[in-house]
Amino acid sequence: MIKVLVAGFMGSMGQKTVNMVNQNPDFQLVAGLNPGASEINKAEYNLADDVAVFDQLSDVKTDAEVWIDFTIPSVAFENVKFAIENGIHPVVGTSGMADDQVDELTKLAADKRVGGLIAPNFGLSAVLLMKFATEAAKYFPDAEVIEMHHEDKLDAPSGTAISTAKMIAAARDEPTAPASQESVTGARGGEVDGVPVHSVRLPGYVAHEQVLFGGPGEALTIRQDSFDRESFMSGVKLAVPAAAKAKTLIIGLENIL
Ligand SMILES: NC(=O)C1=CN([C@@H]2O[C@H](COP(=O)(O)OP(=O)(O)OC[C@H]3O[C@@H](n4cnc5c(N)ncnc54)[C@H](OP(=O)(O)O)[C@@H]3O)[C@@H](O)[C@H]2O)C=CC1
Ligand SMILES: O=C(O)C1=N[C@H](C(=O)O)C[C@H](O)C1
Repeated sequence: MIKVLVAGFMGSMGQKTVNMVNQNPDFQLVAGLNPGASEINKAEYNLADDVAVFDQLSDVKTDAEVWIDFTIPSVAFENVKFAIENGIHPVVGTSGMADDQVDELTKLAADKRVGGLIAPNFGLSAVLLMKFATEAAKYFPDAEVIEMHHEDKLDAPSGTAISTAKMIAAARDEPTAPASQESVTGARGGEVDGVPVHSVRLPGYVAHEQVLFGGPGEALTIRQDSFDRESFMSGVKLAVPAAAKAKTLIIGLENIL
């Protein structure tokens, strides 16, 4: 039985995670962290009476072994640092952490021998999209990423789009330099390692990504769609036992599949 804390348990992903943990006989939900947690009726958030809830990081006292984090970009680093320093193995879905923060956490995890997993995307379709895009980039160096998300998403571009662009950049030869100039700022999107990335935020969308490759007289488009946040839960379920025994910080779900 692996004891689990869910940070951000009152949010969309947090609630999916609470339900996944409750339904899994190998996991036990022992704690939750979210601003306002002490004011809630626990049953409304699918928590048993004995689950400890905390409003802020400095209040957390727990015997949890795994810390699942689906919070907001500005707090994820401090949360994960706290978890590792307290011997709790992190499973991190929260996007928006900077590269130097991930590097610092990787070093801390190795020093403390408290490993875990950070995954830009826990959905199988997105993991496969990144794999296929990396392969295609060897043959089609000219590529652009378009990601589409719900209107409440705080960060842009998405963590998945950043990872996809980095993987494409690492796998490809020199791309063709595009000739176009922007007459409207932002028209060509942002750039991650030289790969243009475009972020769409619209009601009705959940989480979607397309990679467009162009070559002489032909094009290849790879697309994935998460229509429901349930699509991330099989990845989180796999990550919990993997994180619990990890001695280093693993980046990317593909490295435990
Ligand atoms: N890796 C993956 O596969 C996926 C990653 N994500 C990422 O997960 C994150 C959460 O997404 P989502 O659930 O949709 O967002 P939500 O806004 O629905 O949930 C975020 C939750 O975190 C809470 N929160 C804010 N500050 C803190 C804090 N200091 N400590 C603990 N909890 C806090 C929020 O509370 P309040 O509302 O009171 O601020 C809210 O309940 C995002 O970064 C998103 O990009 C999402 C889907 C899949
Ligand atoms: O905010 C979301 O919803 C998602 N965030 C992650 C990201 O930034 O890539 C994963 C997925 O796209 C859903």
